[in-house]
Amino acid sequence: MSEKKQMLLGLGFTGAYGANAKAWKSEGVNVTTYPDINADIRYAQLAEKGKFQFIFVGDFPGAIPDDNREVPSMTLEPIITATAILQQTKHIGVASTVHTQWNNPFTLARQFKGIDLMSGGRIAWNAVTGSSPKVAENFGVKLMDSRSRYESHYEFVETVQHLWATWGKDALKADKETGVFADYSQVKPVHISGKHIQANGALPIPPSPQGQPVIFHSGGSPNSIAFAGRYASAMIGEVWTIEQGIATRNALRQVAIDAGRNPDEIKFIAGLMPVVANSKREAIDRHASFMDENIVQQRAFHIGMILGISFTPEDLERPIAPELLDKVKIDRYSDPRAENVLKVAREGWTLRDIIYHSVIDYHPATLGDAKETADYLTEMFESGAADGFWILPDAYETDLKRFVEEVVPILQERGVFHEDYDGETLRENLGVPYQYGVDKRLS
Ligand SMILES: Cc1cc2nc3c(=O)[nH]c(=O)nc-3n(C[C@H](O)[C@H](O)[C@H](O)COP(=O)(O)O)c2cc1C
Repeated sequence: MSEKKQMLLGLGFTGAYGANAKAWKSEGVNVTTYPDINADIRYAQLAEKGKFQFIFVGDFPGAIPDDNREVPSMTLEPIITATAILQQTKHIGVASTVHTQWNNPFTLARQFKGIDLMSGGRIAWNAVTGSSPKVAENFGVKLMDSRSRYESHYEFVETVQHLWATWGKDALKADKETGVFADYSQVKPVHISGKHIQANGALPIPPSPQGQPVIFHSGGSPNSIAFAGRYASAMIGEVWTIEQGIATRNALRQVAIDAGRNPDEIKFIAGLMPVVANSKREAIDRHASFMDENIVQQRAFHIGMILGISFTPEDLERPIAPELLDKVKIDRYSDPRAENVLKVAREGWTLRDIIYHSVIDYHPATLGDAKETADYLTEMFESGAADGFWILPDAYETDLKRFVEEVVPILQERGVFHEDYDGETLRENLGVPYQYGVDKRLS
């Protein structure tokens, strides 16, 4: 194990064929794999080959795209996906999203604890409230206001953690000689009577090798940071600059300190959409093949808004005049992507190519050879802007392979990413402590 601090890597499972909604049309992708769990297993095994610590399975259940050229996002179902993957892998962990607003703590606690045992301690629960009114409708409920959402979220998560520890650490005896199967005096039912959550009962499942599942959270709002810094071991986020990453990570760490935790117990995971090719031009052209003309138009308009420039259709095919760029003012109220838009524009690309750089997207993108992506990750990590990254390849079949085969070895060579898994459990591989039950420091 290296003494040097090393980054974590996770694979974002946010689409059936890749992070890009157009991945299904891409060359090298077998279009018949929707919705085939064996394809997910294959991608997970590839990420494991690349020594990724985890897979993040996002979820907006039931959301249907507006555009009939797009595949519904997300996997079959996060718990089913995790179970199938963990049965067919040995080291990688899976962080699956389940919302607290319309699910039941007992069912969730039971499912995740069961998977944790089954996998030898490799599951995490990505605990989010659920913030989409459309998703709420699928469950026949109305979205709560933000304050109630988080109030009930805290109660839900604490109830789950209590349930995870109702079966005492040494309760299981299974002793044929004494005839004692279990010491039921060590099984302590929970009695929770919260404002939103009530629970009376016990979950008779012993600890897994990591004690209990890891808690993740995905988000970036002040509410998200306040929750994750207190309860989570990792926060899946989105940041566009080193400064934004440092500020988010520090805020998260400060919440952890205020709660009496060691700040190293919470890992900030930033997103990246890497496009690895033999050259920058090739990467730009590849990424462009995933972008319809209507997206190009929308993004041209968006870039115009950010820079305060109004573009004509002809402007798409020429660079933005340097005198116009010199007049652009960026301040703390600007879109966080503004700095990168300006940086790429100053390199002299046409407006179309600026758009193909994905300067306006869900996450930053790196386009070029493997070193370009490795440099970005190394710089972000070494500046303290993230503890790790969740990687969003356009198409899993092709782009993930290049990342694993070309970027990972560079990071390992530099000593900023591990050569192999250090531990057996997800907690060990994330570098967060064993936990069983609620964290005593938080009560
Ligand atoms: C990077 C990132 C990933 C997210 N993933 C999910 C997800 O998979 N499912 C979901 O329902 N919400 C997801 N969210 C939404 C957040 O959990 C959160 O609800 C949202 O950012 C709104 O903030 P609020 O809850 O404070 O209103 C994600 C947010 C971010 C920034």
